[in-house]
Amino acid sequence: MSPILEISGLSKTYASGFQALKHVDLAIETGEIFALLGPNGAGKTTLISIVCGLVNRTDGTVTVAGADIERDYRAARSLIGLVPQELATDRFESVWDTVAFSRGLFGRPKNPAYLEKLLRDLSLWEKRDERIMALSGGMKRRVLIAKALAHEPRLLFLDEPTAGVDVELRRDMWRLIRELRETGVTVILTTHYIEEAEEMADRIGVITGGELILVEEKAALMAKLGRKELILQLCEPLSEIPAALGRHKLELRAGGSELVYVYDATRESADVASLVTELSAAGVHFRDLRTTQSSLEDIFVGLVNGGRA
Ligand SMILES: Nc1ncnc2c1ncn2[C@@H]1O[C@H](COP(=O)(O)OP(=O)(O)OP(=O)(O)O)[C@@H](O)[C@H]1O
Repeated sequence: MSPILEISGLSKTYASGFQALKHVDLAIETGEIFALLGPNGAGKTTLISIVCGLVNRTDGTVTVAGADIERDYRAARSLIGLVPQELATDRFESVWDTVAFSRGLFGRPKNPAYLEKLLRDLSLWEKRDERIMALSGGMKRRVLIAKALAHEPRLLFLDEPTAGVDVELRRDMWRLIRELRETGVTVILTTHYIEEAEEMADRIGVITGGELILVEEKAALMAKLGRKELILQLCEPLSEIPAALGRHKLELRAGGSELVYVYDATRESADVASLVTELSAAGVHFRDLRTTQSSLEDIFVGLVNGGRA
C-alpha cells in the first residue's frame, strides 16, 4: 500500500532567514499512530502547518494520498483533520453549530447521524446546545477534536493533544485515538511527553533543530529501553574474563576492577542468578554491585543533545 502521507526533501526558511526545517523525509502508512517528539522550537508545528496548508514550504514535496498539498490543495486538505493546541474562535457558538460548520467548510453534505455519533463518542452529546465559552477546558479540547473530525478526514494531526490536561482526560484522549485508528484513521501526534509516545505510538520520530534525526518502530526503541547493565565491583581486578564465564555477555571496565554484564531487562533477568553462581564457582568475588537502565528519555535526550541513533 502506498503511504497516506509522503514528505520528501522538505525544507522551510522563514522570511526572517531562520531555517526551521532541513530536508525532512518521512512516509506515514495508513492506519498507523506516529508520534513526533522534539524539544521546543524543533520544527514540529512548522511541519504540521506545511502539511495542512497553513505555511508555505520553501523546498521539497508533500503528498496526501497522492495529492500534492500545493498543486492539489483542496483534495489533499479535505483528507486532513487538524486538532490545534488552542481553540481560537467560535466562543459564542453552540457545540453543534461549530462542528456542523466545520463539516460544511470542506463541502461535505450534511450528515446529522454522523455528527451525532461523533459527539456521542466524544461525550459531547449532552453539551451540544451549550455555548463553547461555557465549557470546561477538557470539554473544549473535545470540541477541537470533533471539529477536526467533522469532515471525516483520513489523516488526523494532533498538536500536543494532552498538554496541560488532567490524567483522566489524558487517558480518555488515548482511548479515543486508539478508537480512531480502529476506524482506519491515521494519526500523527506531536508531544513533549515521552510517556505518551511510549503508550500510543507504533512509530516514533525525533525532530530537533529542524532535522528529523530518528524514525523507528516503538518496539525497537523499547528494546533499547530494555537494555540493562549490571556492574560488579570486583575485590581483585581481572586481566581477562575467565573462560568459564564465556557464555555471558561480559565486559571489563575501570582497569579490570569492574565486571559489566549487559542484558535485555525484559528477557534475560533469570540469567543474573546463574551468573552470580558461576562467578563464585570461578573464584571471582565482588564487593558491590549496581544496575543501570537506559530509558526512552535517556535515548531522546542523548539524540537531541547531538548524538544520532
Ligand atoms: N513565522 C515565523 N518566522 C520566523 N521564525 C519562526 C516562525 N514560526 C516559527 N519560527 C521559528 O521556527 C522554529 C520552529 O518553530 P516550531 O513552532 O515549528 O517549533 P515546535 O517544534 O512546534 O516548538 P514547540 O514545541 O515550542 O511548539 C522556532 O525556532 C521558531 O521560533
